Amino acid sequence: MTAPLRVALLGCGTVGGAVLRLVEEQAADLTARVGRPVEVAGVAVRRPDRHPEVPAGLLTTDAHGLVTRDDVDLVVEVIGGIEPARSLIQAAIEAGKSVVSANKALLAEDGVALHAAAAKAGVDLYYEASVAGAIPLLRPLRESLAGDQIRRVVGIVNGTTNYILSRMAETGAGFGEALAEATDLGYAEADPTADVDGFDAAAKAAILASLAFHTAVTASDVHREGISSVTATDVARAAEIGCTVKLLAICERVVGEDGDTVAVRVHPAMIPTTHPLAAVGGAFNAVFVEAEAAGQLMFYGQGAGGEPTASAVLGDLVAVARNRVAGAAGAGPTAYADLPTRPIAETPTRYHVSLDVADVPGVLATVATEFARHEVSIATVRQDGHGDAATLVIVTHSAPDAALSATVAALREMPAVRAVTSVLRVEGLS
Ligand SMILES: NC(=O)C1=CN([C@@H]2O[C@H](COP(=O)(O)OP(=O)(O)OC[C@H]3O[C@@H](n4cnc5c(N)ncnc54)[C@H](O)[C@@H]3O)[C@@H](O)[C@H]2O)C=CC1
Ligand SMILES: N[C@@H](CC=O)C(=O)O
Ligand code: NA
Repeated sequence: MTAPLRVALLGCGTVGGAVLRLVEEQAADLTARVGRPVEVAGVAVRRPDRHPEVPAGLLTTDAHGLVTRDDVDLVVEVIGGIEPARSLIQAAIEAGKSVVSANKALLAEDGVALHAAAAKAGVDLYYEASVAGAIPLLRPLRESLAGDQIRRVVGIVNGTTNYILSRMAETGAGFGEALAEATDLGYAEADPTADVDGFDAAAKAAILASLAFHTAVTASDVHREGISSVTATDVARAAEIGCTVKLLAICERVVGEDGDTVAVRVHPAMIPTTHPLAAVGGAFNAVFVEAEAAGQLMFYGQGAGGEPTASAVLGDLVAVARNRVAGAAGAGPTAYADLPTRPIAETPTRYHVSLDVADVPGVLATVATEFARHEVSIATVRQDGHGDAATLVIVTHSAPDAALSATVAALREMPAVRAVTSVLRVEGLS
């Protein structure tokens, strides 16, 4: 019998538990697909007493000892967070083990250094599960589209916030209630503010932009806004104009006379209910990729949850195991384009602004003048109500984000404006 490839599993939570189960259940198929048996050599956890489902002989609290063991060939990191995940992956790579990770926070911060270490050691570093869960997306970008020029990657990449926004829009559920459900279902990060405040989506956007545009983008290069300030009023206002609210990740390669730049942003936006992303509900994710030769591609599927994420981990595990059997390592991503980041202030977007105003003669003209003063063109204006209860709903044309945010700041100071009740970007309107 051929000697097995032995796997160290780091972390046994939502994803790790599903990985362990699937590796055991699919042992025969994995052996046939890889060409050698794949078996778990050990499972590193913090509290062994909390894992009665794992054979006691596999459990250890010494994760570093496990990844550097001579009888370990491959390491699966599903602990999450920066440390100790980073040190453990570095130690594994230096010890000659190929690594599979689901850790977007770490890859978005330290991907370049980790890839350099993997290339130096001649091992693989794969992380399909880190972006859009089960959806095959990173390897298509890294491999299938390696001969094309990608211009834009846009999508919904956080299951938790999509679940919350879907529940708010469809059932009128409260924010807290929907978040608790997403956490119970295993979608949320250990600290769900990573989801709600857009950190998780920003990390994923950085990984997508890096692979799509062959440049190093870290999470700190991404303009990030979460959904904690999205109110029931925003959701209702969106519905009034035939839109729904989604947290979008938008990665663009911008062609400029002085050279190309990348613009990467994560923020909630109103999109028309006819837009394909509007139909993406619950913890599902969907990502559009626009490439010069390929045109538009859409990737859709389960973006979070133990089993869907474990599917992507196992796909990577088979890939790195096959490479190991072949005595090779796959080519890592390139960052040769070395593109600067365009700040959000210069990025053109559209805004939807809702104002409570005093319904007196001239108020509309005063408000319109403020938009004109900042060179922001108005696409539509609607007035609802009269007297003290008057509301103005304005949708702008595209303008640099700095001009739009300066306009809103000025509106907040105007005596005729009692309150700015809703400000959201709008995407996908013609
Ligand atoms: N849950 C999901 O839907 C998805 C999760 N991911 C990523 O997968 C990774 C794991 O996520 P989950 O399984 O959801 O988290 P989790 O919190 O359910 O599991 C993490 C496990 O790691 C353990 N752990 C923490 N520090 C450790 C240490 N020093 N040594 C050993 N074990 C340690 C924790 O006790 C916990 O059991 C994260 O990077 C997450 O971002 C990626 C895609 C989807
Ligand atoms: N917390 C993440 C899990 C998957 O990446 C999400 O909700 O999308
Ligand atoms: Na994926």
